[in-house]
Amino acid sequence: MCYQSKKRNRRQELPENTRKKDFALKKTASESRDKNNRLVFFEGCNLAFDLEDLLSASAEVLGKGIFGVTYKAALEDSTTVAVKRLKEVASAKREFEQQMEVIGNIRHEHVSALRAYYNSKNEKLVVHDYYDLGSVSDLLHGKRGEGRTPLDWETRLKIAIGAARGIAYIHTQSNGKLVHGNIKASNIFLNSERYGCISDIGLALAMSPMPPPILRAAGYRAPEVTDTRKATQASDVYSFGVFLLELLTGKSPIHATGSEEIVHLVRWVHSVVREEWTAEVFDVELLRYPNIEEEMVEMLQIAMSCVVRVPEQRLKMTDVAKMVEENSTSWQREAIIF
Ligand SMILES: Nc1ncnc2c1ncn2[C@@H]1O[C@H](COP(=O)(O)OP(=O)(O)OP(=O)(O)O)[C@@H](O)[C@H]1O
Repeated sequence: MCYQSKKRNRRQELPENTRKKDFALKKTASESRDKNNRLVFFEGCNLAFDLEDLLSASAEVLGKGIFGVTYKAALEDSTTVAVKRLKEVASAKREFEQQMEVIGNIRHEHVSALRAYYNSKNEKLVVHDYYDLGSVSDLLHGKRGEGRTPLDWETRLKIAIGAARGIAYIHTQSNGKLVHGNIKASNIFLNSERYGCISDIGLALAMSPMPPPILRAAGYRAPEVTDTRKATQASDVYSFGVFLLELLTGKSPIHATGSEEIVHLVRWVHSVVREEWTAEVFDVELLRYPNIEEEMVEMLQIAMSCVVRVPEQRLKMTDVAKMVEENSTSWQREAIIF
């Protein structure tokens, strides 16, 4: 861990149009006064800015989540990062910092690296790399209709493989006790090889409980989890199963039908496939690709084994990751043959 990486030539002049300052991340008076609070960077991260730079960067809101607001911050040295400003952290200062240390030291190709964090009484920030393709949620649900680039089967498989590997890896950390706690499509990105990459590890466990489940998150949450801080590895498996169903069906975990009825994806899939495995469940965008039905049905079965009601009956994430990979070899074989 290093407290501050050395600065590059960050004071260079920028063209007028890139210097727009929304100051969305502007510091509070107490942050200015408190000289002891510094951004904590993690080993191997070559970012070169300090808190002052970050808080005065040109920032744009990417979205508001359960635990705070995430900004895209463009620094003067042209580095772009994603900064999440956390609200209502429940853990004590030391506990929060210990959690950040565990997460910040994880380096895995399918886990988005936590680059830095900031922790003062009034302000808690976490800094990640910025993914300019957006999240898997954006890729799946954004810009439907005309002009949309469909998310092909190979990309969906690579997303599923990467996400499964990332979660399985997380579950081996902290003596096999680390839990993600908030697996969902908006927390999964594409790494440089276009495989899935998991972000926002462990935040749910550090935050205040969210008693009335917010619809967006509720669709991923295992039925036994009533308090976000009590998520387990088994509940992560459930959430991953919901995410797989989302990749297969193209539907959000909770969505409204034409008649405005709210539909829970797991229940919907159960009701459609109750009689027999039917092509009706799959995303229409996938129906154009030849010879993938068997793989899709197999993937659907893996997903259904992840979302069983009883946590003890769910698969372990390492087994899920193996199954997803074994079921995804056809395009890899084809890529080698042709
Ligand atoms: N590193 C990043 N790069 C690009 N976009 C990001 C990054 N981190 C988050 N986002 C996007 O910013 C938006 C807000 O993210 P945020 O994590 O705050 O909320 P969420 O994912 O919707 O919900 P939750 O609070 O449960 O994680 C989402 O659309 C998310 O995909």
